[in-house]
Order: sequence, then C-alpha cells, then structure tokens
Amino acid sequence: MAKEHGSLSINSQNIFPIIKKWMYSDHDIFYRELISNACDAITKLKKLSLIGEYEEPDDIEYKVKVEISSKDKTIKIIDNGLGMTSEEVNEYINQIAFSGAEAFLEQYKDKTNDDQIIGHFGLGFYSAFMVANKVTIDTLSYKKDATAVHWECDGGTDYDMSDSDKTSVGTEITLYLNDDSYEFCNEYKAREVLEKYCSFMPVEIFMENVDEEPKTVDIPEEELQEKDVVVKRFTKDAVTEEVEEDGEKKTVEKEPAKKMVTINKRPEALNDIHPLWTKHPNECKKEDYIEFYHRVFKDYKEPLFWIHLNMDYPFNLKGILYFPKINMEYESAEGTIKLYNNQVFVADNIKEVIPEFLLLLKGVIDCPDLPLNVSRSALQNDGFVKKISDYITKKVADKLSGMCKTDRENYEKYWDDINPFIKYGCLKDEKFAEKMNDYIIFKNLDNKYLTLKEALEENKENHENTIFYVTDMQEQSQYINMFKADNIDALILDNRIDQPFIQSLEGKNEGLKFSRVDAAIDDSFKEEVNEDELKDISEKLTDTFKKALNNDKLNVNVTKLKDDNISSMITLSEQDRRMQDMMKMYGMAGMDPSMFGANGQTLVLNANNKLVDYVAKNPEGENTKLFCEQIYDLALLAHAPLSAEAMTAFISRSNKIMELLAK
Ligand SMILES: Nc1ncnc2c1ncn2[C@@H]1O[C@H](COP(=O)(O)OP(=O)(O)OP(=O)(O)O)[C@@H](O)[C@H]1O
Repeated sequence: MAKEHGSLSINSQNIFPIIKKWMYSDHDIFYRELISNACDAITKLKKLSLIGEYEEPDDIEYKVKVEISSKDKTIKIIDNGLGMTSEEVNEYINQIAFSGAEAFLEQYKDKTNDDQIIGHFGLGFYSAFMVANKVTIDTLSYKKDATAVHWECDGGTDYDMSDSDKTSVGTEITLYLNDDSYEFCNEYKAREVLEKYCSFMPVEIFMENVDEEPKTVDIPEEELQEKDVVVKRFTKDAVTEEVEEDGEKKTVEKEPAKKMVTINKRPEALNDIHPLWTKHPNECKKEDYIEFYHRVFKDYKEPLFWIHLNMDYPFNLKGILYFPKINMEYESAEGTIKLYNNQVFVADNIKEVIPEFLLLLKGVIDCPDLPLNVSRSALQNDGFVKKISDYITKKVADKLSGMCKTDRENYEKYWDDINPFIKYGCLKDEKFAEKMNDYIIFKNLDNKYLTLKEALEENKENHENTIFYVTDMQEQSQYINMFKADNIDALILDNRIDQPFIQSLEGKNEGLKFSRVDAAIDDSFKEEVNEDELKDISEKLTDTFKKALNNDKLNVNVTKLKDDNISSMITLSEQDRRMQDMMKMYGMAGMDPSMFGANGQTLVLNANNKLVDYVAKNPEGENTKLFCEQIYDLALLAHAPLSAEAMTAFISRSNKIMELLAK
C-alpha cells in the first residue's frame, strides 16, 4: 500500500477532553480495553471459522500475549484474532469522529463524571493514549490477499499508515509509555492490573517480561512435550547409599541415573477462561465453589453456602453469591460483589446494579446485557438495571426461604451467622422483607428457634402481643432466671441490628410490643398484695434509700417478689432504654435523659427480702446506710456493668461488710 499520512477525523476539541476526563479515573483501564478488544478479535475469528468463512491453520492456538519491557518502556498486546484491513483501520480507528462523542460531550459537559464512559462510545482503543505518547498498530486481516498494515500516531490528531511486515493473521499494538506511566511496564504492576481486569476473560492471556532471560526448569526426558523449548539435555547421576551388610560396607543404588532436559518454563495463562459461574450448576461440585471462593476473594475462611445464579431469559445473568459469616458487631461488615460483562471485569460493588444489602455478601455477577459502559448516574434510572437488581434480590430470598422450608436444620445452623444480613436486608428492601417475613426466626432461652408467630403463641396466655427479649445473657442473667423460674419465655436479640429490626416489626404489626426482660417486673413474679399494705413500708424505704444514697431523684418501687432471695432489682422502661440507647448511638451519652422525657431507672425493692425488711424497720440503724448502698449496687450490677468509680466503692464496701461479719 502507498504510504498515507492523514488527520484523524476528529478534532482535539472532540476526543481529547473525553480522554482527559477519563484521566481522572483509573489509568490502568487501558489494559482492560485493549485486551478485551484482542479477545473480541479472537472470538470473532473463531466464529468465522465455525461458519466456514475462515480456514484456521491446524496448529492454531488462540491467545493474547502481553509483552512488557521496562528497558524500552513499551507494552505490546498481541492477538491472533481476525486482524484489520487498511479500510477497516480507516473506518474503526481513524474515523472516530462519530456523532456519539459530540452527543456525549453535550450531555455530560457539566458533570465531573469519571465513570466508564469511553467504551460506550467506541473509544476503548484510544484509552491507550492515557498512558502512551505514541501507539502503533501492526495488523494483518484474515481476509484472503489482505496486506498487513502499520499505523502509528503520536497522540496528536495526525496518524501515519504504511505497509507492515507482519506475516501472521492478527493484531499487535505497541504502546510507548509516557513519563508518568512507566509503572505499567513493571512486571508486578502489570500482573496486578491484569489479574484485576482479565482474570476471567474468555481467551488465554500470557504475560512475558521480554527484558528477562526465559526461566528454565529441569524435567525428566519422558515428560517432554512437543511444544517445549529444549535448552539442554543431561544425565542425572544415580543416587547411591553406603550400607553395611554382614559387617561389610556396600554401595547400593537407590535411584538409577536419569535422562533429563532443561526446558524454558512453559508459559502459564494468567486467566481462567471458564470461570465457575459460566458452568451449569449441575456441573459444579462443592469443592469447586469453595476453591473458587478462596481464589477470587482471598478469604481463607469457608463460606457458609452459596447461590448459583443462572438465567438466560428475559435477560442474561450468571453469577455466584457466597454467604460468608457476617458479623456486624465488631468489624464493619463489607463484602465484595464483582461485576463482569462477558467475563470482563467492570468494577466492584456497583450499588446501582446490586441491591445495597447484598454488598455484605461476596460474589461475582456477569451480565452481558448491562449497558455497563454508561455512566453510573444513567444506570440509576435505568428500568432494566432495576429489573436485574430485583431479580437478584428475589433469588436470594428464594434460596433462603427454600432452605428454611426444606432444610430447617441447616438454616438454623447458619442463622446466627446470617441473621444480621437478613435483618439488614429487610430494613433496606421492602420487597425482600415481604418475602422473608415468615422465615425470620428467633432463638429463645432454650436455644430453640421460633418464628414470630410461634413466639407469640408461646407467651399468649398472659402476655398477648408482648415479646420479651434479652440483649445480653450475662448482664441480664438475674432477670433471665426469674423468667425461667416462672416459665416465661424470652428471645435472644443480641445483635446491634436487632434494635432497629424489632422497631420495624412493631411498626408493621399492630399491637406487637417488644419488651426487654429488665424493662419492668412482670406481675407474674409478684405476690398479689393490696396497695395500702405496702404504702407505709414503701414510704419509709424510699426515704431511707434516698437519704443513704444521697439521691433525691431516685425512683423507688416497693413490691413483694415471690423469690425472697432477691433484695432489689433495677428496671428501666423499654421506652426510656431505647431513648438512652439512641442517645448513646448519637454520641450524646452523659446528657441528662430527663431532658428527653426519659426519667431513667427505678430501684425495685423486695419487701419479702429479710435485709430490705431490716432496713425498713431500722432506718437509723448503725449499718443501714451501708446496706442501702450495697443493695443498690447489687441491683445495678445485675442490670449493667458498674462504672469504674462505682466498682471501686462496691469492692471496698464489700470488704468492710466482711470485716463487720468477722467481728
Ligand atoms: N485487536 C483488534 N483486532 C481487530 N480489531 C480491533 C482490535 N482492536 C480494535 N479493533 C477494531 O477497532 C474497533 C474500535 O475499537 P474500540 O476499542 O475503540 O471500540 P469498540 O471495541 O468498538 O468499543 P468498546 O470498547 O466499547 O467495546 C473495534 O470495534 C474493532 O473493530
């Protein structure tokens, strides 16, 4: 072909602002764009061969090669795909002044949007100019009698085209890196980027550092394969050993001499061209899922279970969602959902496609139909994207409810680990909440799992619509013992997510009330007494305790508990406690709760207890103050941990009481 010099039919006002804009996002994305073009070119050629349009050489091995050189500061991406004729280079590479770019600029000119926008406008190839001063293409089309084309452009709007000496079908793109981008020809960096974007691309990808001598390995001659590059052949000496037999030293041969070959290390593809999610669930074994999980998420722990998504209609979507142990108490639970478009990595955790609560899981989703190269703000309003997101939510709910129905044993086994996720999902997603409604279970004091309905049924007799619960088995043990002694059940709700969750349940189920075991002393724990009977003692005790504790505002409630071993307890109404919890959460701890209408704790005194009775009868007794203080602290202790100061006082007082006893 005649040499050709021309101007790209774009102008710099047109394309370079887009490329510059893109500059703000990840530069490494050029690897993805160029390698996915190379994979596409190979996929297309394979199709042409299938329909008889191309006769492929017998020994064809389709692959993409990435050659890096730190010495030359170059990256080459070489494929044996369908290649391009000079007309095609003209059409696909030179004439990029498609109306799309202008329309795009018009639409986005006011937005600093750094999302994946380029690919959508067919600018993938030009991403090379984010990192390179100069780019060349050498390409030979598969078409009969095609001549090879050399194209080069130094980042301006001029290009040169001439004949190329390329003799094999395919395309070789060379990037001459700019000063800021040398890192991309560093072997480690290149490997990292390729692993990020190309780990599951559908054509084998090999990387080679051309500055380095090829690495070699020694193998036994019989393992030599046809494609191996032999460096040298040698014989490994026999391995012998000295042994003593009948008092005589002998040399015996442990391993015979062996013929060996030194070969260049066989190239290893850095990607898995048939990732697990592309297979049919029937073909996949448990070990496959676990191995895939370890490899992709670098998580040494085992996932609890998983969902394999596999759907062709009405849209194409495949993927695997793993349920890891989800602990929202101590670590900020955050999963990773990797999104792919035809095995090309797009991004992690795209909230527009994956419902937010699912981001607590780990998984991969491949959706070729997604317009993923469009900006995220466009995705947000895309009805199709919403459908995908709804589908994923539905599948997750189906899996969980199915497991609850048919494999309750495992469901219960996993429940403690997955319930924060499910509850969070219910709070975040109304549809998910509806679907999961009947499959939320609660652990009770006997470690049995009940649905809300079952729990209400159990307590129906005396406490219609009220569910008692425990948030801390240790702290609330005294209350729990009372509940157990009286055969009243309570649920264990000890995760942070439980508070908002039960509030939402109360909102949805009219009349339903959750009450923590220490919110009030239930009537069933008390003896029936006549109010007047307690009036006298009540006034006396209130006065004595207020004085002894030097606290005028103390709320005291005197009652007769069936269990006379208990001297005192603290109660805090459900409403007040929730208010205080909320204040703590918003960092307002230490403020006076009464400001918000929460009047705090009540000290419940048991008139049946001997010590309390003693205080009532001896308000001026020598040790009455000491008893009051101790009774109060004991009640506090059974309710929540004491402050450091209170604990110190409690310990020194306890010692003093023992001294008194020892006298
Ligand atoms: N390695 C290659 N082999 C053959 N043709 C190629 C190669 N790279 C690019 N092309 C041709 O150039 C065209 C433009 O590539 P470019 O990456 O700019 O956009 P695209 O691939 O069409 O769009 P997108 O990046 O959104 O997929 C391609 O559609 C393809 O026809």
